[in-house]
Amino acid sequence: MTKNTILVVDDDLGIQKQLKWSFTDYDVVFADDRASAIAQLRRHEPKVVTLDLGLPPDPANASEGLKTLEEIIALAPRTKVIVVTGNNDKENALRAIDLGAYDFYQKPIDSDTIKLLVQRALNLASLEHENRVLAKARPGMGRIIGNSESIQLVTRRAEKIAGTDVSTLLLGESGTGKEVFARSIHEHSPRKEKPFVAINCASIPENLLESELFGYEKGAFTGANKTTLGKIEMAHGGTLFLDEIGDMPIGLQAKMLRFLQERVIERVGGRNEIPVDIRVICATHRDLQAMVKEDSFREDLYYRIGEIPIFIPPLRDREQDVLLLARTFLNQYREEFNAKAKTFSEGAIQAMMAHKWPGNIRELQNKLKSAVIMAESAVVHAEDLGLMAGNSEREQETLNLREVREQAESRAIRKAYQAADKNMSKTAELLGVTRPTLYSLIDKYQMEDIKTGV
Ligand SMILES: Nc1ncnc2c1ncn2[C@@H]1O[C@H](COP(=O)(O)OP(=O)(O)OP(=O)(O)O)[C@@H](O)[C@H]1O
Repeated sequence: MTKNTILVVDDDLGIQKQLKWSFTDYDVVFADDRASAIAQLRRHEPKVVTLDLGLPPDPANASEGLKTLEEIIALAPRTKVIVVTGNNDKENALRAIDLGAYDFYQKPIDSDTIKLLVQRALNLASLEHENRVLAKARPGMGRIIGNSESIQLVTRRAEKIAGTDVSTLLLGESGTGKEVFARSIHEHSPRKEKPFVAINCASIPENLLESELFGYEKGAFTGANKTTLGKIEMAHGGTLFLDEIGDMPIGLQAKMLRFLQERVIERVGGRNEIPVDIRVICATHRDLQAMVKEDSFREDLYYRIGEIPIFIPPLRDREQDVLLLARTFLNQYREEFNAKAKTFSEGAIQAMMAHKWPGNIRELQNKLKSAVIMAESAVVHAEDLGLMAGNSEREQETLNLREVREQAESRAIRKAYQAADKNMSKTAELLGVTRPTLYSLIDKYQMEDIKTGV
């Protein structure tokens, strides 16, 4: 495997040496002023740069460093730049974040901590890169952000059925992205130039749902002043997305089934059979099989709509997707609200990874939106997100070596646990420790989710 290249911009030879020894896992290239930094950037295109803000000709002042940062961001905006500032120079650190730096680090340099920061930045850079490559390869599915194995499997499944007309049933908890998937399937299908019409069966009163779906003729009922098309007809040629199909009243289920079998509709109060050509995608967070058993959902309709079911995984089962999505939403809301928030503290990242996200992506969006609007500085902390930073989680500024090590340990455990598919023996093996040691570490760091096997 080729090593990642990182660029260290620092005019202190001692520090260059120290970092060279710290970053043995990477190809390290150096620069000692603005011009050489830019030359190295062009030549090596590093994903991560560490940049000392105190550069010649005026090393006591951060201005040359900030200028260098601006040039790097203008030339290669995706580069993750970690700025290194003088002790207690928080003001310039925040200015740098404001200009687009990924993170900051205050001197004196501690090898373990900076290694962690670089590792995290590289990890994020490759997650983002992978996601861009995947999105490019699947134009219609591009709106689905996520690299995790579980979401990729589902995306491939969706992609395969997109070109066909089979009825698809999207299953998954609320906020997992069922509607996003439905739209992506439509956009990836031969029907993409035709309408995509969505209707939520749970949000329309029972007595109105029929005319919403099938339309009505003038005079069909009091108030029916003119003939009106229903959603089914509006979707002609395209795709109809029936969200919360489990909430469709049983009487209407019969009429829906008839339409799906015969592909003709009759408007309410109408006598003519009108042929309609649509593809139907349904979604629900309910357990339709259980509803079939207790007779609240028709079995024949269940089989008709669910020729191919797709289960969208909850966010907590999507590995590091939460970080990728969080970054995307942070950037999006920052622009939308012209806000200050630019990056996450270490504590915020740990807290997001540990949180179970019962409301899934929608919950993540809500938490981020309020954090971005409320944030007073460029760095979003766990508390801004309404999440508690746990005992093993600390905020950015801590340089305490013991805490840094503990944090690295807990992160490695989480990574190994995911890589080992939640198998404890394999996790222990990957980490090079015995099972009892692993259990005691899990206890020490209070990793409840791993303890209970969630
Ligand atoms: N993979 C994704 N990438 C980016 N944004 C996403 C993704 N999946 C979902 N979202 C966003 O998350 C929010 C919830 O998605 P969506 O409405 O599709 O979920 P849902 O499962 O249909 O929810 P519900 O069952 O509550 O209707 C939306 O704002 C959507 O834009």
